[in-house]
Amino acid sequence: MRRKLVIGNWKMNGNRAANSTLLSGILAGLNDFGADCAVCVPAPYLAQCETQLQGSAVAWGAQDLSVHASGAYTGEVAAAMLVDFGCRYVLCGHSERRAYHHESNELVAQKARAALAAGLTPVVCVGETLEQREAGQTAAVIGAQLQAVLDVLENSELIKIVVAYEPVWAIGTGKTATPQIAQEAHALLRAQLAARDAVAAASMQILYGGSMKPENAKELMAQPDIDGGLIGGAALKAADFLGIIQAV
Ligand SMILES: O=C[C@H](O)COP(=O)(O)O
Repeated sequence: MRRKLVIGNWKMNGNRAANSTLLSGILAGLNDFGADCAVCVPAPYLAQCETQLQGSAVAWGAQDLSVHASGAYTGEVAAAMLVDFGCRYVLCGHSERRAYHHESNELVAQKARAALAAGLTPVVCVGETLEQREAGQTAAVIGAQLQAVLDVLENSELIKIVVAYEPVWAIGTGKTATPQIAQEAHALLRAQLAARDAVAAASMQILYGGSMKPENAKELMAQPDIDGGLIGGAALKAADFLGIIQAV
């Protein structure tokens, strides 16, 4: 049976004081709910996570990384630097990176590669826009996004990635995908992973993201191919984040 994973993506939110309160709240309320949990925070706060979360059940990670190992790439953060601060996870190809920073499927694939090479777990994000869904392109869009990453992975690396399905129309909109819609997309993604390696696909985590909150988490996570959540807004309040983990 696959273990559930709940990752909070803080996006560009937080400050030292608020983060400290949030992390303490999560640590105080965390019980053995049967799920793994992590927070992906803005890069300047990775040191704070390392200090506050070290030795706890909460892992931490970043929201993006460079494809380069080091050098003259002003403003970029290398995978090795994330490892230096104890990161386990890094988001690759979040829809906000794809939309606002024009990250292509190929670039996202290179980022996943760079993460794996450094020993990080890339959380590869895929998802269609509302226009694409309405045009009947969901399967083709998320299939191409995932395939670009699969194309650059060695067979043995498949098992080392996490996939997150985040329909763009559900992100930060309060409009959650119905459990059926989400399950349908997750099943497609798992079938695509299985076409590469059925054994690996059966044990890989596919997370759902898009307005997940304590009230809808249980039903979403009860779907056979939904193995957890990538949480935005609801990850900024300890009670909500814990409520989602508890729903597992
Ligand atoms: O990475 C998280 C997703 O973008 C979901 O964000 P949201 O929970 O605020 O809709």
